[in-house]
Amino acid sequence: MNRIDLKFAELKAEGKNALIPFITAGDPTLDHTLDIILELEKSGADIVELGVPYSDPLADGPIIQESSGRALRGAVNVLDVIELARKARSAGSELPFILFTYFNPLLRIGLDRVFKLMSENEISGAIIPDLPMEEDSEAKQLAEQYGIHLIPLVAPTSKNRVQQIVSRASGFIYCVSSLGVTGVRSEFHTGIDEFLASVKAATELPIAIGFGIQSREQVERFEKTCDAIVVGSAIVRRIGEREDRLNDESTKQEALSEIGDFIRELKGTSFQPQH
Ligand SMILES: O=P(O)(O)OC[C@@H](O)[C@@H](O)c1c[nH]c2ccccc12
Repeated sequence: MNRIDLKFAELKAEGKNALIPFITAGDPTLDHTLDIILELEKSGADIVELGVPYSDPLADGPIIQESSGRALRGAVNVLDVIELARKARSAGSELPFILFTYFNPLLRIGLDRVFKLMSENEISGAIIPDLPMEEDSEAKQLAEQYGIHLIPLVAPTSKNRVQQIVSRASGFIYCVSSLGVTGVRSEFHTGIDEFLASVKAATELPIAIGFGIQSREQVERFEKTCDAIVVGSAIVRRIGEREDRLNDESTKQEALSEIGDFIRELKGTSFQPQH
């Protein structure tokens, strides 16, 4: 059982869904990301996807591409993000972390070395969007060896591959809500509910949905059929909009609190009556 399994078991017992923010590590700097991680946790995030910035984020829309550009000013790499997870743990974070990275940066370091480092620094999962099931046997074997969940993505177009993908998965299944790249949307793939029902029927694992989710209303739309909701671009946009205020000590905390407010809004806890 790693932190992801424990978190889902805990939430299931409470009849709650997981909110999984995605943020780009190093946007605007690694120190800021540490502060943002702690603010996300304080505000109700259940699991956090830490994105390794990449020069060619082919699955990402403009918001995350710009975020990667900001982070790459500081030349942030996979090892920095693994170190960041360790720092967050040392700062008292209990969050399960998922390393979100394209495949090349892992190959450059060496798969065995990077999975070992992830395990040693208590990263519980990895999402590698450009590593299809047909090519993931070495990564899968290493992930299992080091107790890391290699979380697969399934899309409405995955149709007849869903059974194969979920039968070898662990952790949870990441269902993308629509085709194309990441980024806020007002509508989702037609037939998304049937797709989610088909994935749910094919696995005992929790299922998460992501792509385009930006409001409490959209979270509520999926809470009944999914165990977890992933929100990336809507959070990343808010971070980018607050870069100057995050960089100024006199306004940093206020900017962080506003990001926390958005998490509470997504969780539907922002209107808790004042005790
Ligand atoms: O940004 P969105 O539309 O909220 O979607 C989540 C997404 O950011 C995150 O899970 C992610 C970032 N980059 C990706 C590439 C492929 C799949 C998923 C992702």
